[in-house]
Amino acid sequence: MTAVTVRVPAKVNLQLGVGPLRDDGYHDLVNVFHAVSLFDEVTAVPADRLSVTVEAAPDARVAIEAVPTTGDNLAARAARLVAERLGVEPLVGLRIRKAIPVAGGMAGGSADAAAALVACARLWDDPDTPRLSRDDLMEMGGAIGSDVPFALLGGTAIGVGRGERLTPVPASGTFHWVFATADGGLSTPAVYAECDRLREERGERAPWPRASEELMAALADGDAKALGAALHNDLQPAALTLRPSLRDTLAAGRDRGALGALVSGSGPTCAFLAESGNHAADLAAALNGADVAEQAFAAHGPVPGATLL
Ligand SMILES: C[C@@](CO)(OP(=O)(O)O)[C@H](O)COP(=O)(O)OP(=O)(O)OC[C@H]1O[C@@H](n2ccc(N)nc2=O)[C@H](O)[C@@H]1O
Ligand SMILES: Nc1ncnc2c1ncn2[C@@H]1O[C@H](COP(=O)(O)OP(=O)(O)O)[C@@H](O)[C@H]1O
Repeated sequence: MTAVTVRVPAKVNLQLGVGPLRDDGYHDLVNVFHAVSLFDEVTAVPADRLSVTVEAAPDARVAIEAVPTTGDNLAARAARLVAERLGVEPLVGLRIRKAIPVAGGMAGGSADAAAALVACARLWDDPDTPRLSRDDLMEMGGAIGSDVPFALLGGTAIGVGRGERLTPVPASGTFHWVFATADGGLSTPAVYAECDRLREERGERAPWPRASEELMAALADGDAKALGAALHNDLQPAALTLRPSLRDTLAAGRDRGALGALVSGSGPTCAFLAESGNHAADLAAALNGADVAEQAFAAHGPVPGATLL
């Protein structure tokens, strides 16, 4: 085997219900993930040592300088985990081609970890009688990060626990989105901590999150208008406190006819639901002209999870 390339999607959270802080430092969630057509690619090549290189995909404005090329890279962690489980040395060069914003709330690092799990299993496992099943990869993904299993699965799915215990959600048709990236990322732990701080300041007790029935019905019906109205992110107030300029970004999308607008996960990327592919293209162009985002672009969902090319 010479080189293996895996393509892996970004996500947006259609509902992010954040429950109480657990003793292990994580929050119990109801996390409705939706995979969208913005992809990183990870190529794994046999090598005499583990190494990581990162490059930006053509036309992608991504802060690759903020991505570690050391063993801390989530893709490198994934490669070491696969090697450990198969009892081989992690002798692989990982080349990451990034289009997913870094620290943007679209789970780019988790995507790369998922891609590296699939690529390294393909390199090192026996294709005829694999020792690592799909469930093994999902479990290993959950050990790397809460969002990694979803990047393997793709589609639309609800995650509970830390967000790693997944059940696919039935969804009809295709939804059209616009994503507006920001200059500079937001740290996921800092946004969760700010969410806790705001709740404490307001005397709010963290609710036990429940999946939104309106959201599930909108997905099943393929009803974009109803989906737009049902989008919800409990981390949004925290992201807006840490990055007040996102209020203008969200307002600009709503003013230009978005069916729904929210911060994606821990942010700072903002997501807008459009009526159609044409509406998404127009909305992206309008946001690019409005000086409220680093870059706005259209994408659609749902799309499959990590896929061998
Ligand atoms: C917020 C979300 C929404 O999907 O993603 P992003 O928007 O950042 O991509 C996720 O919950 C992020 O998942 P992920 O980025 O995999 O986080 P992890 O590495 O597992 O955890 C990083 C840190 O986030 C916080 N964390 C994460 C998950 C969770 N259920 N509760 C938490 O409090 C903890 O402080 C943890 O130490
Ligand atoms: N392959 C990777 N791609 C991006 N970031 C990575 C990667 N590996 C480790 N990281 C680290 O993880 C942090 C969060 O990355 P990312 O997954 O892009 O953000 P988010 O959690 O907001 O979706 C980055 O700031 C970076 O330091």
